[in-house]
Order: sequence, then structure tokens, then C-alpha cells
Amino acid sequence: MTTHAPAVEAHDLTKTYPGGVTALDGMAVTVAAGTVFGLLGPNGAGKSTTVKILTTLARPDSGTAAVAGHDALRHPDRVRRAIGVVAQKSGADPVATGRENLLLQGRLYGLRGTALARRADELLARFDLTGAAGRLVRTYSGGMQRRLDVALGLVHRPQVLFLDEPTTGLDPEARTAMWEEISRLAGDEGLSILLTTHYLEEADRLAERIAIVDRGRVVAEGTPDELKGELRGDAVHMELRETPGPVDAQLLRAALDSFAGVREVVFDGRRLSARADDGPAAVPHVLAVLEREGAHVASVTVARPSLDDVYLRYAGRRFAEADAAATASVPAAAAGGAR
Ligand SMILES: Nc1ncnc2c1ncn2[C@@H]1O[C@H](COP(=O)(O)OP(=O)(O)OP(=O)(O)O)[C@@H](O)[C@H]1O
Repeated sequence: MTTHAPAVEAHDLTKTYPGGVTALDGMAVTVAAGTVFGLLGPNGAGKSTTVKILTTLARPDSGTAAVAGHDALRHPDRVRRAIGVVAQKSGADPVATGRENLLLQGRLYGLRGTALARRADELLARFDLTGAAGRLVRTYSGGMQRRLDVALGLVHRPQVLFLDEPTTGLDPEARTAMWEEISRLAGDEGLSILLTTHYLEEADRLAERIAIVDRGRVVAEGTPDELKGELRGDAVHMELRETPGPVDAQLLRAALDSFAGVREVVFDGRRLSARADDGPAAVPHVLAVLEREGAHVASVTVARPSLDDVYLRYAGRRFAEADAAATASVPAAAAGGAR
């Protein structure tokens, strides 16, 4: 693979499972080499099915998929040698030690002797597991197990790493530590990473580019800032106090609309909402106009657009709603929460 070839390039993937569930419906994903790409979507959106196809564990009904420059459908063996996979469920043997797990994994990839021992020690140190290397994995905390999972995926120095929901089930501290580690892998080591997540914050923090997936296809794609930028500006919400007489909504709207950078002014009873290019800067002006027109403000909130707003715009429903709908029939232990 040349450094400029995409790490992952898949187009028009479709897959319907026996029983008629359409998991993928024209899915496409391109990951530039050396970058972190996030597939973001609620449970059931088709993220895992996409990863299974790209990691050669499933075949699509139609479409193309290339990973590390190899055709995943025609040369799955070549793809397997070039990738590391950290699945949702840990692949580590709980009744073996951390070091034994790494040595076994290395042997599966043809590493032997001192080269293998050195690589295992390197990864144990790298993932802060040296002190626990001789302990059975079943005694590890959730965060330690997840770090070992990532180390196992890296033993054979893959070019492309697939992380399927890397922080589901971790406490906030372990999640932050894992985020730092993932950023370092892409930054310092030039690894290409495709991660799937249904944590909005995780995609925002880690991924240079994000594809928002809904019902088996990409509904929006770009950098986190590009996606949020499409919503143009901050949301400003104000609660008005009761006034003796009615507020002249039309007059207020006309006065506010005349400000550069304030738009989409909406009155809803005693609530006013608007979009502003720079919310904090607009608030004093908006307050002054309202006071001048006899409307008194009880509270003000300014919110930056979130990926949830982006999701709402493209998928037509809130992320948490979609997640809840998909997980309603899934056992609680298997379902995470959207953030
Ligand atoms: N082996 C299977 N047989 C039948 N249906 C399946 C199978 N695997 C997945 N599905 C269905 O395909 C759809 C997409 O599932 P997929 O696991 O790819 O989504 P996801 O976005 O990864 O969600 P999750 O985070 O819950 O894994 C869902 O409706 C799911 O129920």
C-alpha cells in the first residue's frame, strides 16, 4: 500500500440477513491512511456488519471493499495479515495471563522466540500492563481487559486497526485513558483506525472524519466541525417573563432579524429561540432589543450545535430515540447508552 492509498475503501455495500433484515443498504466508507475514522450510529445501524465485511468475517450481497490496498472479497487472506481487529467482545482467554495471551496471539501470526517475547513486553509496557502481565486476565478490571484487547490487535504490527465500540462498558476514567491511547496510535505510529461507536462524544473527540450511519447507509459525512458547522451557528434560547400586555412578536422578530448573524428567530409562547453565528456575542444585543420592546428575559441559554443536532437533521430523529428503538428488543447487558 502506498502512503496515499486509502486504508479502507468500500462502496455500495448491501447485505440482507436471512429472515429479511436489511443491515446494509448502499453503505460506503473511505478511510485515509494514517487517520482515525469514526462510524457513528445507533444500535442496529449497520456498523458491526460493515466491520465484519471489511475484516473478511462476512460477505456483502453486493458492493466492493478494499482494505490496505487488498480486495477484501478476492484476497481475504492478504487483508487478514494487514489488519488488527478489536471486536466488541473480548477475544482474550480469561484463564490465561496477559503475557500468555499476547504470546499466543503472536504465534498465530508467525512470530517466534525473542522477537515475540520482545514484542509482548513492548505492548505490555505500552498499555501499562507490565505489573499485571503474570496475572490471569479474569482478574483484570474492565479498562485493563480493554487495553489488553487493543494490545492483542497490534501484536503483528497491522497497518489498519478496527476498533468496534472500544469503550463500551468502561468507566469514565478508563474511557478517557483509552481515548488518549487511540489518539496516540494514529498520531505517533501512523496507524489507520476505523472505529465504530455510538458515543457521540467519542466520535467527536477521536475521529478526524465521521460518517453518520442510519439504517444501513451513510446519511452525513465530514470532519466533526464540518458536520456541526452545517448547522450554522449557536442555538440561543430565551425564556421571557410574564408581561402585563401581549408581546408584539412580529415587531420583536423584525428587530432581531435586522442583526447581522442572528436568524431563524422563533417565538413559541414565552420562549424565543434563534440561531446566531456567535451566540455569546449576540446575547447582549438580543437582550437590549427585547428590553427596549418591553419583553423581559428570565433565562438565557446558548448551546453549540452537537453531533446529536447533526444526527437529528440527517436522520430525522434524535440519536437517543433511534438507539432506544433499536435496543428495546436487545438484552440490557448488550446495549450501551448514547451520549
Ligand atoms: N447474524 C444476523 N442475523 C440476522 N440479523 C442480524 C444479524 N446481525 C445483525 N443483524 C441485524 O442487522 C442490523 C444491523 O446490525 P449491526 O450489528 O450491523 O448494527 P450495529 O450498528 O453494529 O449495531 P450494534 O452496535 O448493536 O452492534 C440490525 O437490525 C441487526 O439486528
